[in-house]
Parts: sequence; structure tokens; C-alpha cells
Amino acid sequence: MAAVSNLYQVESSDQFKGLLSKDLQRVSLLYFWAPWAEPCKQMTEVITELSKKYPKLLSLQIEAEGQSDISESFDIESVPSFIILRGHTLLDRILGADAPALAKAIEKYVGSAESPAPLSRSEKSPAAPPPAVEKKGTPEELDTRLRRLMNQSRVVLFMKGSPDQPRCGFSRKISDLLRNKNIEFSHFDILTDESVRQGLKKLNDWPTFPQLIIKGELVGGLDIVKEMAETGELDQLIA
Ligand SMILES: N[C@@H](CCC(=O)N[C@@H](CS)C(=O)NCC(=O)O)C(=O)O
Repeated sequence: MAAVSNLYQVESSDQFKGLLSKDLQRVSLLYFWAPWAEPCKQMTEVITELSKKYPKLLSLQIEAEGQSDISESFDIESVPSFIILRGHTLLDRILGADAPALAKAIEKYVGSAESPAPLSRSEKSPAAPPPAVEKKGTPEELDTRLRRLMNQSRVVLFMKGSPDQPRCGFSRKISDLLRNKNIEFSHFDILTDESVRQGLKKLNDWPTFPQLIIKGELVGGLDIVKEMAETGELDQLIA
């Protein structure tokens, strides 16, 4: 692929700060990605197209886990995620492989100044994940729903994304671990439902995801499950 002059791979925090500080009026697009996340392959093409179409845009590709300081400073919780800035000011945040939303936002912030051409094919192609919904209901209804979800099968993994398309490194590692051990499990993508995401943190008194549930009870997150797999405790619990 030919190099695009306004598209950079960020290799360090210092390089990142230097690029952003060069022109505080310039709009920049931060693209947080991971090499193992399938939707990022398509979104890399989209970013390349957008960078060509809008030469004034500064596009920065940031490998989310490799540049964890930058990811943390923007509260990146899943990949792909996009942040649009003017200088250091946050203009917009787009989650997931939502190419039309991204193209629309870039057009809004940079496009009017550059009279953009129609969207190219690759900007329209990737499938966006469904937006997170918050199902309203009483606390009792939520509690019943969460317990039903936790008991939907013997082993349930609450994760970001799915085992085939994880959207966070911790979720990817735990589903790989379960698959490698041939443990059958169902999963729930907490990025699709904000009430489940926040409700489970409270119910299980556990602030993060993944959460592995065995026989209706929380076992733990990645660190605990990894340790239990090493000591053999996980096999015992599942037997
Ligand atoms: N050490 C944790 C790592 C999990 C973690 O830090 N997860 C974060 C980022 S994916 C999280 O779920 N944050 C709360 C949220 O996104 O709602 C484990 O063993 O599972």
C-alpha cells in the first residue's frame, strides 16, 4: 500500500504528543486498533481512504495494547475505537466498526472545508456492531434478567465482543483459554447492553470484564481463571 502523508503509525507517547501539538487547529482522527481484531482490518482500509480524501485531516493509528498509556488517557475500552480531536479538544468518539458514522463525523468536522467526494466502497462496507442499549426496568426485573443470563448454560462468559470477534485483549485471552481447554461455554457481549454491563458489576461485586460464570456463580476475570487453569482448579470446578 502506498504511504499516505497525513496518516501515521504512532510508536510512542512522545511522537503522539509531538504530532498533535504541531497545529492546534488541525482535526485529528485517533484510530485505536489491535492486530487480532478482525473488524480492524476493514477499518484500516477505511482510515486510509479517509486520509486520502481529506488531506487536512491528521490520522493516527494507535495499537491499543502496545500504546497503553495513550489508550488509558482516552479511556479506550474496546477496539476498534475512534476519537476525533481539534488540537487537544475532544470533538467526537465513535465505537466499533461503524464506517458510515465515522465518515459522517469526519465530513462534519473537516469536510465542509474540503468539499469531499462521494464515499468510496470501502467506507460503506464493514458491518457495525449493534449500538449498546439500556433496557429500562425495575431493579428486581434487572436482577431476574441477570440471574437468568448467568444461568443460561453451565459456563457463561460475559465479555466484550464475541469469541470469534473479541473487542478487548482480556476477553480474547479468556475465550482462547476456554477454547484451548475444550470447555463448552456460551457468551454474552456486554458492549451491546449497558444495563447488563453495569448491573453485573454490582451484582457480582466485580468491576471489570471478562466475568466467567460457572454454575450460576462468578469465578473471576482473566487473571483468576488463568491461575485456576494452571493449578487444575478450573477442571475440577467444571467436572
Ligand atoms: N485484570 C482483569 C482485567 C480486566 C479489565 O481490566 N477489564 C477492563 C477493560 S476491558 C474493564 O472491563 N473495564 C470496565 C468496563 O469496561 O466496563 C482481569 O483479570 O480480568
